[in-house]
Amino acid sequence: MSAHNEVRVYVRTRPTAQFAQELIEYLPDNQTVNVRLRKNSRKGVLSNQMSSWTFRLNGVLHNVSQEEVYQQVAHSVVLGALEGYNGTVMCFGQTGAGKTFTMTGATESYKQRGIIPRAIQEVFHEIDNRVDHTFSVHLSYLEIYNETFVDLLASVKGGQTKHCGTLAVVEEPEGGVSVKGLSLHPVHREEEALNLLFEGEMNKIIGEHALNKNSSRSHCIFTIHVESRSRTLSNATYVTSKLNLVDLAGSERLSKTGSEGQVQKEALYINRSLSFLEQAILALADRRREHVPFRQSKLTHALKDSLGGNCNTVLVANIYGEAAQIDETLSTLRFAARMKCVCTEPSVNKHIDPVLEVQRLQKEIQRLKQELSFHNTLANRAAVTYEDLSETQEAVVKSEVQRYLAGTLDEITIVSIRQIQAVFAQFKKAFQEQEQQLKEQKSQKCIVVENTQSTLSTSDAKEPVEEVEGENRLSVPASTKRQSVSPGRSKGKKVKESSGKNGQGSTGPGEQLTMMQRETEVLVPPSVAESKETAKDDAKKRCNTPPSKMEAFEVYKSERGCEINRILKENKSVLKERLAQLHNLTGIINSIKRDIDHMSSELQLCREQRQSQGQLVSADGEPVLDEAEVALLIKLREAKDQYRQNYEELLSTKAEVQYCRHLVDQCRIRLFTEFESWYNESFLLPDEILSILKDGGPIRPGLVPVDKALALVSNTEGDEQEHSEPTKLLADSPSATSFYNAYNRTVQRRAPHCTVSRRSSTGPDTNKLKSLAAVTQRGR
Ligand SMILES: Nc1ncnc2c1ncn2[C@@H]1O[C@H](COP(=O)(O)OP(=O)(O)OP(=O)(O)O)[C@@H](O)[C@H]1O
Repeated sequence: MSAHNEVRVYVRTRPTAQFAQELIEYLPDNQTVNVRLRKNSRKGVLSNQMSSWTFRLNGVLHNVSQEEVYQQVAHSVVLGALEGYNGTVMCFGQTGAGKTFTMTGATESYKQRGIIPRAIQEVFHEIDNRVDHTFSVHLSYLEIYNETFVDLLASVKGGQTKHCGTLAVVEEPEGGVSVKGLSLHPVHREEEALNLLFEGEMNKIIGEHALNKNSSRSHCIFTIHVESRSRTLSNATYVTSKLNLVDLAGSERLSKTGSEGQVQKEALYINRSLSFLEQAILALADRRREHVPFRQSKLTHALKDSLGGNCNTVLVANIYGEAAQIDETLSTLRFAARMKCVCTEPSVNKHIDPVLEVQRLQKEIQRLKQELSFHNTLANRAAVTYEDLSETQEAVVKSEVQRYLAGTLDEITIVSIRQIQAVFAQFKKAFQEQEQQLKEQKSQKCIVVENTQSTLSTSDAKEPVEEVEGENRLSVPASTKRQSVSPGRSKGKKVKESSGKNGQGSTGPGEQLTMMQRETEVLVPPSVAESKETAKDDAKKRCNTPPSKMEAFEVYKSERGCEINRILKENKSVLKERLAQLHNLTGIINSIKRDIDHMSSELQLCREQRQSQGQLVSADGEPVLDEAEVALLIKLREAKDQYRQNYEELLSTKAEVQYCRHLVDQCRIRLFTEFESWYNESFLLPDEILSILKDGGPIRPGLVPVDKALALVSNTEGDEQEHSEPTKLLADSPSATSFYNAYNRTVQRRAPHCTVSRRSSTGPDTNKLKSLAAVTQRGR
């Protein structure tokens, strides 16, 4: 099928003994029709002048069998539908001209069956022949009667309806149209489909008039919906198509049909909708027209994608070739000629099955990952992984970002895209937390300023402390926050102050904090001898199926990591103590502040009373205060002193809390990192790799990530191979060394368990490569 198609148009004549040969002439090319008409004959004026018209169509079907009509008109469209092209075959013409005969044929005679039953037969015949595809076929049968949609198969059980409610045309996202609420019936055999066709025929509305005893009073669209998938190709694409077989109602001259009542009303609807169809065809045929009035009638709207879409469209113009019908014949041929100018753009309706597409993409990702690993290995970046970060790695990234923001880390080393993403995520989180904190501080400051203005005199006003975020966190206004010193620098002084204040002597929290810091700094990696001993013990634990990380972590905390775990616990308990202290101080400060507020308002009251009673002034011009007022002023000053002292202590405690948090975080990261390495060493790394991590070597057992350790072994083996049997391995192409090395390493990294068994093999290197390839295949 070409990409740009003109609508194919055929003319078919209803057989008659009075065929008007003098008016209608079919040329021998079987494509040209000449029509001659005496001028003014319509007005009853006699004239010898003739008007003539020539119509060139795709074919003339005069005195031809139903089979020939099918072959010429519909055969290629039906085959196209099985390939995924939409197709439309439509019969147009005056009433009684043989449209229904062409489309459905005589339902009682097999030989006289029309296009629809023949199309059904061909569809199932082709399906049986095309064994490399699976097909599913559904049928629908729509009638448009007096501008109303009717489902001719609504009474048949087993239909599927996507939407309930009244039938209506809906525009599909891809540009096509469908009728919402129309039932679709799955069919598996020709017979099933014919049953439905005949059932629909029974439901059609038929009327009688002078020109046709069984005149269709409606437009009918019989649609075969086909879906096809390849059995041989396992790709996710499949094709669908719609084959619309349309039997239009015939145009009628009421004077000729003599219709009355209901039949007359129907004729008016029919003529109106056919005139809209003509308008749509006129617009479609005129390439300069941008707008085509499809929505003017139900018929044009329902046929939108059949007339001007991606469809193979064929029109059969049925004419009744008697002289009395020459006007209708002429107008039918004019319509046909216009229709021939309409172009469609047939294209296959390809779709992608989402489930299969996801599977295909997953395979593609896997393949790309393998390729990436090759390249990384070639570029000496074997340690880079593309898996999701583990919890420990996430924790490390978090700590790095925090240290970077605090200024204690100069750079964050970039390792992989995932790590970059994790770093950005942490920055975002930190930013959002800061923003939230600032907002809260701002709102609190506003409240505090209001309170302060009403209770304290401006000169003595001190920014108060408000409790936020539960009991363990304090928020101080931005101006005072700046005064807090970084934990590292302030710890000595603050520890002293805090121990003195709490009267805890030499074993006070200040000293505890110093001890704790010392212990953290002492956390150096264990000696090589120690590691060797513990590695031996740990090796005993190695078994075929490693325990879950949760279980292993519990064991680790009680054995190998008990020391760091103990320090972590101590740090946590000191942190808890400091938080409690902070909470206590906040309570005290807030209570003093309430007292200050209360005394300030009392003072204000005294002043107002004094002024209302007449102000007493001393010789120096100073106002004279009464006793109660003086006592209040003294108390207020004491309270403010107390406030300041506690506030300073609070700042110092807050700094300690921050420092304790920092230590707890450090211990926790250390514990996780040590555990991760211990786990790898104890359960994942094979014995031969552990033996490479020898005493005195640069690599300490227990802190080597599993992928690095495996790469290390493969390097060693690679060296051996290169020195012992280089020509054997790469006799054909010595320049492929890097490639094979990279390949080996990649396979080893992708399938570490298989690598272990491969290494114990003593077979020749070529066999090793083969077994590696097999491993890769299985991995896929
Ligand atoms: N090619 C033909 N060979 C034999 N009989 C025909 C042919 N064309 C039409 N007829 C007969 O003419 C009569 C009218 O045909 P048909 O009902 O198909 O017309 P129609 O165009 O569908 O009319 P309407 O628009 O009123 O429904 C029928 O009895 C039909 O059998």
